[in-house]
Amino acid sequence: KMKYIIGIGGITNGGKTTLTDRLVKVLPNCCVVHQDDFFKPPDQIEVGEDGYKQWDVITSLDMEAMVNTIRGWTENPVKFARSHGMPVSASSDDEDEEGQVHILIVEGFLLYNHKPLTDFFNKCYYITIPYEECKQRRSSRQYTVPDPPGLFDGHVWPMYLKHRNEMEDSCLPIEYLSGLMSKDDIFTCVHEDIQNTLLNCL
Ligand SMILES: Nc1ncnc2c1ncn2[C@@H]1O[C@H](COP(=O)(O)OP(=O)(O)O)[C@@H](O)[C@H]1O
Ligand SMILES: NC(=O)c1ccc[n+]([C@@H]2O[C@H](COP(=O)(O)O)[C@@H](O)[C@H]2O)c1
Repeated sequence: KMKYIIGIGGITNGGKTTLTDRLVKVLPNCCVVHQDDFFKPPDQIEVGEDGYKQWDVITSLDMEAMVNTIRGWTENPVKFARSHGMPVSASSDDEDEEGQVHILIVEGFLLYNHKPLTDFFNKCYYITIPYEECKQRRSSRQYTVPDPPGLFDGHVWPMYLKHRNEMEDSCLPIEYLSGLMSKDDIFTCVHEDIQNTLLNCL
């Protein structure tokens, strides 16, 4: 059984979820893990000297739980899909099935700054958009905890730059995508890339 784990990382509001939702619909036996589901509750988020809750740091996430969830998928993708209400093809019911591809997409804004997580990835994508576009898109987004005024310039953007620099220093093989391309173009580009890679592996 072949297993393939794809990271869809990138800047906040770059279009990670939009791309992931489309890929999940067309890729065979494909499950997804969203990093957003692993944010700690608001009362456990540290408050910085600037007075802002420090959401955009790795310690605001339960990374151990996220890693365990992904490990659960690697141990039994079919069981994982069933328990998460995701469709699996009929033939994959046979646990000994050979030549069957199982895909996991991991989507999130801080995927490539945590070694235990990066070790899982067979392929790393990273979506970026410029400052102005990011600030614009973020201003119309509603999170479970709404952004207080000034959070973007005071915390979100500086943390993005810091993590991006750390990621670049780590020398992971990352495929950069411009989030300024149309939703269709981003999807087509990544879908074709994944299909080519899978064909070469089979
Ligand atoms: N390629 C794109 N071009 C223009 N707007 C986009 C594009 N992709 C996503 N968006 C919009 O940007 C916002 C954030 O998209 P989303 O996929 O939720 O980003 P992320 O998961 O990276 O935070 C949404 O309003 C979405 O419709
Ligand atoms: N999901 C939540 O509980 C929550 C709460 C506060 C902020 N956020 C924001 O979510 C962002 C990451 O998610 P996106 O990549 O989808 O924008 C971070 O920049 C963080 O500031 C999320």
